[in-house]
Amino acid sequence: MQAQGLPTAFRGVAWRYTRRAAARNGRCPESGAVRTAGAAFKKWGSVHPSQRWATCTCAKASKPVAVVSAQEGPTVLVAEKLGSAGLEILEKFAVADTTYDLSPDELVAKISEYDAIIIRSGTQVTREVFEAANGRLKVVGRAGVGVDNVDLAAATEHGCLVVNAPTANTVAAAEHGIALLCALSRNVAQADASMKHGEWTRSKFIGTGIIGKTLAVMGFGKVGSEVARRAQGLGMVVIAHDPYASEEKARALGVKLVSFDEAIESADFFSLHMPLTPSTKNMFNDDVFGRMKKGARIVNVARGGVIDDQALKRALDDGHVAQAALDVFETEPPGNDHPLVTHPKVICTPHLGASTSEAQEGVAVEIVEAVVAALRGELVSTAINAPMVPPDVLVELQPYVSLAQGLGKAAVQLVGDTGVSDISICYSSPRGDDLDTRLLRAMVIKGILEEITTARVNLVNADLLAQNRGLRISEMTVRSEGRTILTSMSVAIGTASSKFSAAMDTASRIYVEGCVKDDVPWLDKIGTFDVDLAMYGYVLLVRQQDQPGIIAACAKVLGEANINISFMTVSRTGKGEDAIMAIGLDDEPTPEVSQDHCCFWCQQGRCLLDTMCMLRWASSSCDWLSESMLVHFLAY
Ligand SMILES: NC(=O)C1=CN([C@@H]2O[C@H](COP(=O)(O)OP(=O)(O)OC[C@H]3O[C@@H](n4cnc5c(N)ncnc54)[C@H](O)[C@@H]3O)[C@@H](O)[C@H]2O)C=CC1
Ligand SMILES: O=C(O)C(=O)COP(=O)(O)O
Repeated sequence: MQAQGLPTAFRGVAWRYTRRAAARNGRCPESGAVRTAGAAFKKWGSVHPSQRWATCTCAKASKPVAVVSAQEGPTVLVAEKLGSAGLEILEKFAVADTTYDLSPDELVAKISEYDAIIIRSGTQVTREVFEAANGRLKVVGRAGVGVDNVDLAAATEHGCLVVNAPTANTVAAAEHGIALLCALSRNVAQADASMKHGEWTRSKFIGTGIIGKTLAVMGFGKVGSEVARRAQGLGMVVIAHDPYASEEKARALGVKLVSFDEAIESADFFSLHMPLTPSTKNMFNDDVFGRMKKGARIVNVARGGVIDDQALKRALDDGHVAQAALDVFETEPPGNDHPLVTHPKVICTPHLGASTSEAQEGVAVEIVEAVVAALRGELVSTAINAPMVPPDVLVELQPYVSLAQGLGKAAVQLVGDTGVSDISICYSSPRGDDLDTRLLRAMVIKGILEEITTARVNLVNADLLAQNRGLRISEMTVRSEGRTILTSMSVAIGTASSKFSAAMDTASRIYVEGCVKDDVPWLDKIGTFDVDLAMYGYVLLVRQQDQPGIIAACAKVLGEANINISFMTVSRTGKGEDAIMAIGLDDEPTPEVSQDHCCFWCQQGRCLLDTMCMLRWASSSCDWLSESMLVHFLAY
């Protein structure tokens, strides 16, 4: 459809969509003119979505025209300044609102209008924000590394995915650390300030050399190891402390990994690069400063909270610590009268570690790609609060995702009225123990919890919700032969009773087993009975004594209720012995029909009501499969 041929008034979705598409494709919605460099289109991201305008220099578009409504697609609040390369990608996919620097109250008031929010370190995404989102907020994208400004527990409880951009600002942060180290040791900032006050006092700013000095890199991750590399280039002896770092990596970089105590007691300079967590909070305190060599110098480009500010002030005042360089503060901005900002032995920068144009363009693209992928339903490898599944593993596992969820759903629907406790999941895979099961486990839990809780269950919060409900989940992988990554999978639930007695296995657990056939999740076993049915729509399970006439009689009851049978499988332990029927139905029988069933079976001399059970899956598992995954997980 061409934009030119359409009316100028807004008369419906098709029109709005066409105008938006035209505009996004660089065409004027009025004239159809292709946007060229310098054409007078306003950037979509620069105004609130409800007031979005596009103007073209053509006469037809001389008055601004609204082109989108916030309801039409994913809406993303870009809450802090984001590199233009990222914004351009975002605007191709979503309605981006670049209302920067909202106050906490303004953010709480607006957040329910957005599917995602992109932030840097200046926005606090608190529990209150998640609560105010009313379930709409699906993704928080942190354009950078540290997520200490996001309440991760609240995000997880609200089923909101948090993703970050962990790599694009690493070098910038490391370079800033080195810049501060050099500036600190040579009094660059103080000397510059004095000259700007008209002084020329060379003797006041005698520095300290760094060559041959020992630098302790505290936190030997991405930034820490880049700092180590650069410090070695400056002739420093680099040691590192990181309880979780690999010896091999340190050895490869020529860095000695040491204990916390050894680092504290032997270094001349410290460069801090650990995340702020409950265990690193105030890690540098009176005791630690007291154990440092007299005259130690500290650079902090990590997070303000890892240093106890008052303790550092005391150590600087008594001269035990010679100098500090701080890029980060416990509360930002720290305020003009902050005792460390005003301290003569301290140099400060306003959280500039990631602030190079290269890093900002990099994190913008990195985070937008992650947020767009999450909103599109793809799993994101930088997810903070969901199982991180590498893309190649994801592609392999995708066909089994609905199998896992379907088995969870089936098993829990078979539980009687005594509740669920232990859940055992068994995977048969040629990979054996190398199979990455996190995604499949989450999907089993999702399948189970969706049936028994009103909580919104998704990939992000499935484990947490299971834990909160006291479910004990155990997993086992057995090596199998086969060409697919997963040959079969089973879910067993420990419970005192089942609605369908035939669903119990020899260990008195509800047991279901399945596989994937032609991309469709398939149920192979219920209890000890072999079955053969797609996990799709409605299935009536009936237990019976193998005898003539049962199938026809059952079909008659359903036929009289106008319920079409889509398939039927029968499984028996032997001629005339225990048997089960699995009858696929196009519609769900009403409770009255179930009652009729009861009467029917009673008329046959046996009431088998307690051995009948309905299983329900999604209306079409194939549709489900064609949906991209997170969209489904995140669709409340
Ligand atoms: N000032 C700025 O603008 C920037 C600051 N950062 C901050 O720098 C820090 C490091 O970032 P990355 O290197 O990208 O993260 P990373 O996750 O790659 O490295 C952090 C390292 O700290 C280690 N660690 C955890 N607990 C520790 C402890 N108790 N003691 C010692 N080490 C511990 C971890 O094992 C990990 O190796 C983060 O706090 C991040 O927020 C990062 C980029 C820019
Ligand atoms: O990436 C990080 O952890 C940072 O501290 C960078 O923060 P910023 O994005 O510059 O506010």
